[in-house]
Amino acid sequence: MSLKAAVIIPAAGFGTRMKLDHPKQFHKLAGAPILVHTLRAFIDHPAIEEIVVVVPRDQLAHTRELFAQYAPEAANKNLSLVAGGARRQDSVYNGLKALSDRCRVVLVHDGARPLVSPEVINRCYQGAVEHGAAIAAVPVKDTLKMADLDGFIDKTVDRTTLYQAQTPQAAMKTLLQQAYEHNGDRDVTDEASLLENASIPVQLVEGAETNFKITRPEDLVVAQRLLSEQHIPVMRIGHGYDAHRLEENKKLVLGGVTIPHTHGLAAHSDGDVLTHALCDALLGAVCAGDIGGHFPDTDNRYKGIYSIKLLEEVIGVVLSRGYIVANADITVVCQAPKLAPYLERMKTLLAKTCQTVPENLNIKATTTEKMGFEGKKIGISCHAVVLLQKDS
Ligand SMILES: Nc1ccn([C@@H]2O[C@H](COP(=O)(O)OP(=O)(O)OP(=O)(O)O)[C@@H](O)[C@H]2O)c(=O)n1
Ligand SMILES: C[C@](O)(CO)[C@H](O)COP(=O)(O)O
Repeated sequence: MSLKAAVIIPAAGFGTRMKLDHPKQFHKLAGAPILVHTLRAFIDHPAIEEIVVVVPRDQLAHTRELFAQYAPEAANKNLSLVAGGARRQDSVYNGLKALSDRCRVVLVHDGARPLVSPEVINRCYQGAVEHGAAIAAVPVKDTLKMADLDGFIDKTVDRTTLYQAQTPQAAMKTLLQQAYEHNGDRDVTDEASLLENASIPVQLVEGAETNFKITRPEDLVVAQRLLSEQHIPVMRIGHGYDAHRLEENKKLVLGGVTIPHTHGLAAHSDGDVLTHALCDALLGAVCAGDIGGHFPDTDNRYKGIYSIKLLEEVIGVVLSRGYIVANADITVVCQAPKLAPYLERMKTLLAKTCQTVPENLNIKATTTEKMGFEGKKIGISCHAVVLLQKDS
């Protein structure tokens, strides 16, 4: 049976046991924040139609930026971000209230468990569809001791019926809502406890040892290794080159920024060689031809066009193929004017257009010591190299 399923990802905790200076779910491991790895596991899952991520209120804008940068494919899923509460159960409740009416099955999965596999997600989803509620769990594997307050063993506990609860914890939405109402304000640490308190049966399904919750500093080491093995990115490189002739009494635009000068660049568009070289490098990296092919100079729609608009379309092609910009290195060859005062503004604008952060872009300017057409101020040229990446 296929029912509409949603996942709530609580990620509004402080991570006090992790002892970092920021919440652990935003800590970067294997090239992306932990929360992004967790999100990707659900974006990629065919049963999940809706995703609600719960983060601290003061991290909402930052999280939106992170998702745009590291998981642009999330835009194609029904994704919303909501503010969390004081306890995990409050955060999950805020997520529950944000779900659409279409959702019938809810999975709740800790933002701090990035190593969840599709098989574990499937088992929880199927368990909830068949039995009303199901959670991932693993049998306790060590001998269990009960100790007195002085740290001496009181007795050995029979572990044959003992399990460690993991997430996802899945339930029919109506049952989880009912369990919340029944529970009132009592403290619980997971959804299964809520359901148990309301006498709603919960099936245990097989979790995985690798589906651990990143909780203490030592967990980061293991998670880093496992995530790196799982996410060997596919990298693609592209190179772009462009050159335009300088003409008197024209506006000079480079990297989308207007630069005061006696001359500007002659072209069908605004003549922004820097943005054109970047566009060509991006198109080259995904084997999608060049800007001449995409925006022919015989087409009047592109007459005098601000080239940042072209870059917006080009980056759309790149993102639609699942790639993001890992980094770009751009060299403008220009005798005059001096470009140094404008490079930061160019970087900020280009990074925003490329849906990445300025730290991933490097723009440098060089003269040619008065040699060649650039040195003689006949024209300006630009080289760009980009590296794109996507998860394998
Ligand atoms: N008020 C809270 C507390 C926790 N969580 C989330 O619930 C998951 C499991 O909680 P835990 O790992 O215990 O996270 P923290 O509360 O952040 O850690 P600690 O207990 O060490 O502070 C995490 O993804 C965490 O961000 C939440 O959404 N809202
Ligand atoms: C939901 C949970 O991850 C199941 O193991 C856990 O209960 C939440 O974490 P906490 O550290 O116990 O609050």
